[in-house]
Amino acid sequence: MTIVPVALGDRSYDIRIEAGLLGRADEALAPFDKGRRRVVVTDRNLLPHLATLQASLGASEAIVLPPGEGTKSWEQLEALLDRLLELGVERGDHVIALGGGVIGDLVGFATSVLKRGCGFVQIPTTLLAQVDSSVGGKTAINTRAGKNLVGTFHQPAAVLIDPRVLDTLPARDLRAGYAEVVKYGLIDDFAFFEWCEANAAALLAGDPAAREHAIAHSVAAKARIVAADERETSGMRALLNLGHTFGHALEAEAGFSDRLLHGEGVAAGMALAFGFSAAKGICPGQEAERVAAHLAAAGLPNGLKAAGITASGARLVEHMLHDKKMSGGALPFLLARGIGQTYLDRNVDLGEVAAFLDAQPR
Ligand SMILES: NC(=O)c1ccc[n+]([C@@H]2O[C@H](COP(=O)([O-])OP(=O)(O)OC[C@H]3O[C@@H](n4cnc5c(N)ncnc54)[C@H](O)[C@@H]3O)[C@@H](O)[C@H]2O)c1
Ligand SMILES: O=C(O)C(=O)C[C@@H](O)[C@H](O)[C@H](O)COP(=O)(O)O
Ligand SMILES: [Zn+2]
Repeated sequence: MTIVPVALGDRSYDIRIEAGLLGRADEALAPFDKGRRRVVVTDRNLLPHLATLQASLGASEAIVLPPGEGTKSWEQLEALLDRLLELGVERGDHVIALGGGVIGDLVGFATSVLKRGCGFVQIPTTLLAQVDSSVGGKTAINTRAGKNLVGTFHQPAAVLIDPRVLDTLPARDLRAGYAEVVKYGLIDDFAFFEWCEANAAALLAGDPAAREHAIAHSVAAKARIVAADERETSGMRALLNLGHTFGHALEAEAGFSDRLLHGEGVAAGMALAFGFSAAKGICPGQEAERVAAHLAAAGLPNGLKAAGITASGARLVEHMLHDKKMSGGALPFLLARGIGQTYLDRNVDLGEVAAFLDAQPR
């Protein structure tokens, strides 16, 4: 068993990683929820894992939502809040998010506003959620204007990670989650990027040791960054947005649908961020090519063409103007001086970004 603490003063919590933990959730939750009521929220693809969890918890109510990015919506938020109110959930109760980043982001948001804030626990079931979205307290839904534009910071009371649940995850979702794993190497950890190059194939083939190392290393990296800058005010947490300004624009262009999963958009976005850095002469060209080659080897899109996006640079930049990092009319960008050397550049000319995107193969 591995425990990674997230140090946030009175909002601190532990991330517990252990094969088979889902079936022992009752024992894992008992120390801090002190017998309060538990309501599980999940999606339709997770019914077998819901059964395992419920067997451990004893009789606990469950709310089952439709799967997919479309569930991060006003309609589903309203329906979930109404249901939690009907069930009489109290502030001290724990709503358990059993699922991927979609369920985690929606349940996190709903519990942050339900009765002005009630407890929630993350039990992430995708690689993406186990290495990224279940940690750090960002919650959100998508709106007509774009990705994650309405949300809150609301930390979970605990994160329980059972790597074995990934055995049932479709290969495409596993690969998409891998994009957020390799992101930690690209941000500030060259040695981890080298580990990824050597171990991605084993990880994606389901090797338990590679899987557990990737999860533990990733959440430790995220916990360190979140503890230093919980609300993305110093520029530190913004590093976790590497590839996301491009990626969210591609996701918007794909209509937040399974045409392009979040992790796939991030993979293409990271390749574009490195490609743009290289085009500006900030990053050596071979390093940008090395990043693109690794993403392709992992079965991920590494540019507009591979992501199936044909929109013009101007149109993609239009989407970017909704980015939450916008400040004083300018958009800071995550660029890289090399692999493991990402930084926030506040002087990027959006015309240059549009021209760079127009020059990319379609
Ligand atoms: N809050 C954050 O910090 C943060 C970080 C990264 C991503 N996100 C958000 O996370 C979302 C993407 O999350 P995701 O990639 O987990 O997608 P997801 O939640 O849509 O899950 C992907 C698919 O896998 C299915 N699934 C989940 N676990 C399964 C399992 N164990 N076995 C079989 N099927 C399973 C789901 O039903 C779904 O169809 C995006 O909305 C993104 O914006 C949030
Ligand atoms: O936790 C963070 O901070 C991140 O940026 C992690 C990202 O992987 C995640 O996709 C996040 O939701 C993006 O944040 P946003 O603020 O751009 O919505
Ligand atoms: Zn992300």
